[in-house]
Amino acid sequence: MNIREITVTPVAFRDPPLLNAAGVHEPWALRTIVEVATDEGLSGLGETYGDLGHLEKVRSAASALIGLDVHAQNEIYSRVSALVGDVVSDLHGLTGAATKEKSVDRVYSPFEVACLDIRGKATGRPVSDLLGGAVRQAVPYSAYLFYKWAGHPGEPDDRFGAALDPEGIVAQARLLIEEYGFRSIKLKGGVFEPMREVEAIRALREAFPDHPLRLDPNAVWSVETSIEVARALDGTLEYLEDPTAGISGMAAVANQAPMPLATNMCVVTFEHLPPAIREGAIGVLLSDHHYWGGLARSVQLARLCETFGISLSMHSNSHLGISLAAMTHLAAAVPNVATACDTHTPWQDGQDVVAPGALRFVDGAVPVPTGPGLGVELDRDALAVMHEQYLKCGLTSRDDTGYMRRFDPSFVNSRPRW
Ligand SMILES: O=C([O-])C(=O)C[C@H](O)[C@@H](O)C(=O)[O-]
Repeated sequence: MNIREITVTPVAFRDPPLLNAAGVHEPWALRTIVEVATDEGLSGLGETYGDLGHLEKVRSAASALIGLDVHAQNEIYSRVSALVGDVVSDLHGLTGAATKEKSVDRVYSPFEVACLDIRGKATGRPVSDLLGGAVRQAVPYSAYLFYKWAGHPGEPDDRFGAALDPEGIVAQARLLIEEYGFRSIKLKGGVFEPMREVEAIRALREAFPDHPLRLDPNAVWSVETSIEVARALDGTLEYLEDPTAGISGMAAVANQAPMPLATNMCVVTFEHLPPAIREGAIGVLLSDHHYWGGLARSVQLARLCETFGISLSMHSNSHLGISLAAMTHLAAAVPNVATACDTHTPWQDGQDVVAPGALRFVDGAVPVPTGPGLGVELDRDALAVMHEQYLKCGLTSRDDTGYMRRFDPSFVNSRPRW
């Protein structure tokens, strides 16, 4: 079954004023939707980042894949690699911090997901079956809390309002837990002075005594500050995520911290595993198929993590339903995803390119779709609206961050901030 046509559509959707170490989300989050059509009339969906540099690479890779068999994943990977190279480089776009990425893995991923969607449709099996079979019927996600401004000046506020202190953070958690049933909580930190964020975690612990808690400052703390925070939160956190930058920095913190450290920033390609394991830098790896080279490679990653005693969970960025479906199939098929995964879905506020109904949250978990492929269908009207938003949102080559947001580049050059 050969690839006849690939359509690559950039989209923009509203992103609320969530704060992170790099600045603030809003007004738009950008994504790229990939549709692969075959000569036998089946088509499949993939989703990836929307920053301009990436979009151009995805477009050029798409044209090089026409005519290939959807089962020929090795050949598809080689073609992408020949085009975009195997470079591991710094990526500043998502958090402002220097996260590494491997270009071929990042570009290959949406094509691999779309081909798996097609192969699932062709065989009448869900993608989780193609990855080894679901070991769970539903995938738990965590309530992803953000410090947040009130709505954009001149626009109506969303139902969450502002969250700039422990009370606001607890109120936000209550709303998310009431609506989605989440049983774990993650707070995006790195925004305020670290002890102020410790206070927010303590307030969450008091309000939700049974929910595992995580804190993620996106590597803006020094080693010393990280150890101080880790000690202050002894007994309170399930894990501390990316407190400081780099494998050696993380190892220095891990050596003193009473809880495991997690990362989606310093171990982001297979080449990073040996030094991280040698130095004992991490206890939890937050995988992400968007930059680990797709779903099958993420299953390989899970095996390696199991071998070396590293737990697995999953990272997310602002994403839509195609990615949520892919993440859910992957987490369903990986036995050692031990804790609830991250998702930005609640912050989409219902905006999506997939038809409603296929994915829902029940008690904080998404039931794994059981139909053929990913189990989601494109809503073409919604896709057209979001593409129009992309064309009008004013993106220029200077805004190559994947978010249309107030972004302070000086943060990038002034790490650690505390
Ligand atoms: O470190 C992380 O969890 C992320 O990179 C997730 C997002 O980019 C998060 O920082 C955000 O949405 O602002």
